[in-house]
Amino acid sequence: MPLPKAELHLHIEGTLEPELAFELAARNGVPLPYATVGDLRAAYDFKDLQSFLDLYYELTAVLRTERDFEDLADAYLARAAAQGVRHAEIFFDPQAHTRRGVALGTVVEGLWRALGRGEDSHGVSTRLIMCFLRDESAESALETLRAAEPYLDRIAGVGLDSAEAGHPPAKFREVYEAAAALGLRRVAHAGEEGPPEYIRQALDVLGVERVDHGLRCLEDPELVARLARERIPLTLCPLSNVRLRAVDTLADHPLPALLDAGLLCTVNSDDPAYFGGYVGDTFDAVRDTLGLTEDRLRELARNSFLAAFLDHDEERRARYLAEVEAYVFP
Ligand SMILES: Nc1ncnc2[nH]cnc12
Ligand SMILES: [Zn+2]
Repeated sequence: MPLPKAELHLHIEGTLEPELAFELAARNGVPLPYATVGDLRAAYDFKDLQSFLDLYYELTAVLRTERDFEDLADAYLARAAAQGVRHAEIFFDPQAHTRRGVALGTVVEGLWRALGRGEDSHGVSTRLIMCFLRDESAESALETLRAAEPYLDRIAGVGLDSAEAGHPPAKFREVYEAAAALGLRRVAHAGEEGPPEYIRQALDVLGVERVDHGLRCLEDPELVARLARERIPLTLCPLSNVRLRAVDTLADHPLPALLDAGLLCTVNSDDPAYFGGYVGDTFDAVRDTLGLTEDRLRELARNSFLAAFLDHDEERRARYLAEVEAYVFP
């Protein structure tokens, strides 16, 4: 039995496995510029965040109907459950779909059909987080938030993702204020490729409760001390950092240093179909390569539930935390 954990940094579009991409392309009559699954996999050789995003957005073309989004989420839940995920807070990118003519309602309803039965079918509780694309305009983000109002009973929070450099969090002050006024939780990618200043802006201008990635905080000792003092969770994604070349190798990943600095670190898969592993694989990789002890692994699992947006159901959080404490490593 795998260690129970929550996954807090997972882009549902990033769970599109090549096999499912081909299946959906055939079902929807969407041409793909790859002859075989093998050819597509061969394209998964990224030099940075942008080179990955180009392929990630290209492949969204196969997602067209509610059923496509349902199948995508269902496949993720099955894989996540098998790796010990008990709770998942799932990002989606509305603008990646609306800008190519797929309605927001199609995306949300489709995902919800799978997530709504996630507990019954897979034993995984879920929350949905809608991300704004930071390389689109602030106006487009605001329009997206307005368009989402009919679906807010299904959306727990907002996030910020896509190409980071040159798109500081402060660009999205207004939409985050509007999201807060609607009672939405707030997170943002910051410090993946962008500087520590972007992490500060995410905290101080956007009011985020968790920082997605946050890796580059290490360049700013004062910021590290603040993150530790304020118990601000970081949703780290070590396999992603290797594949997008934020670190040279997994052995160079600063996860141990961040834990030693007293930060509330969590470990997540980001875009598992592209980066070589789901969250259980990620735990295994950091254990094997970074030499994390059982105590450290248990701490990461505990942190994942502490950092989860489960305030509406503290009983559930307590149950999950008890599972972590009772877990016996094989
Ligand atoms: N790692 C990542 N960083 C920014 N935007 C993303 N969208 C999907 N994965 C992402
Ligand atoms: Zn991400």
